[in-house]
Amino acid sequence: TTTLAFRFQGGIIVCTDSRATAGSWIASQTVKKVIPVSRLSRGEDKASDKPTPGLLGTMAGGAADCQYWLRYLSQQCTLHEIRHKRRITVAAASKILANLTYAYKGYGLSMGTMLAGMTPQEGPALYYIDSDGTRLPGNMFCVGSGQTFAYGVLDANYRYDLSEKEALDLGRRAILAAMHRDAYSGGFINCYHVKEEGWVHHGFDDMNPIFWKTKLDHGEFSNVTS
Ligand SMILES: CC1=C(C(=O)N[C@H](C)C(=O)N[C@@H](Cc2c[nH]c3ccccc23)C(=O)N[C@@H](CC2CCCCC2)C(=O)[C@H](C)CO)Cc2ccccc21
Repeated sequence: TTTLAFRFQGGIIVCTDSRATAGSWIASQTVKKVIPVSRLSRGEDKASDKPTPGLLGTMAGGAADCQYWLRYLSQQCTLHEIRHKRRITVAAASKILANLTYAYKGYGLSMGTMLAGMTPQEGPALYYIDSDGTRLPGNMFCVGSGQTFAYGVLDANYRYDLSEKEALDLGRRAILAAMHRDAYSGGFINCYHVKEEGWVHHGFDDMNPIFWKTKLDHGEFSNVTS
């Protein structure tokens, strides 16, 4: 798995791959590793340009652990919104999950997640939470078996003042680098943009056409002979 998220002038970009593995077996190439945390997602979240209010969570590590505990978090966020009549902050949502993983520390959970959202109280907020009980606010995280490949691309090209298009292209290019080199990452590039009004899904695109287009248009991956 490769998941990444970074803050920039236009909000937060969240990108992941879509592969699930079982040892060296590829269990799936079409997994959704980004899920809306508040407001349990109802039906298909087709790529659209209308923002959906709420937070996004990313998943890396044990599939069952991630899917179960992020669904639990979503239910807790919905309860919070019912009790307090306002959307939960990213700080509070990430604290619910971090307190949970800390309580289970040593039990063998394996999760590396990020929570991304924009609230009036915080502006664009990004947190990393994992099964050790670590909870970190930050501007950029890459999580999963392909994280080091993604960091290489982001660290070399990131600027806070990227335009929305540049930021989306950078997120996709970082995931592409990881999918190319990490055997445990692959499938489709899943890309979201989180802004004031909520998150916008920017596509679930097959990496192959993007790889060859990048090679032809930008002359990259020149070590690969077609
Ligand atoms: C290991 C395993 C199975 C298994 O656990 N598979 C599920 C899909 C799973 O959790 N896979 C993880 C990798 C993994 C397996 N066991 C683990 C124990 C601890 C930590 C990780 C793992 C995965 O794809 N993880 C994805 C993210 C997932 C994908 C599915 C949606 C939720 C997020 C990744 O992190 C990358 C593919 C790198 O592992 C099933 C199976 C059958 C026969 C023999 C072995 C197995």
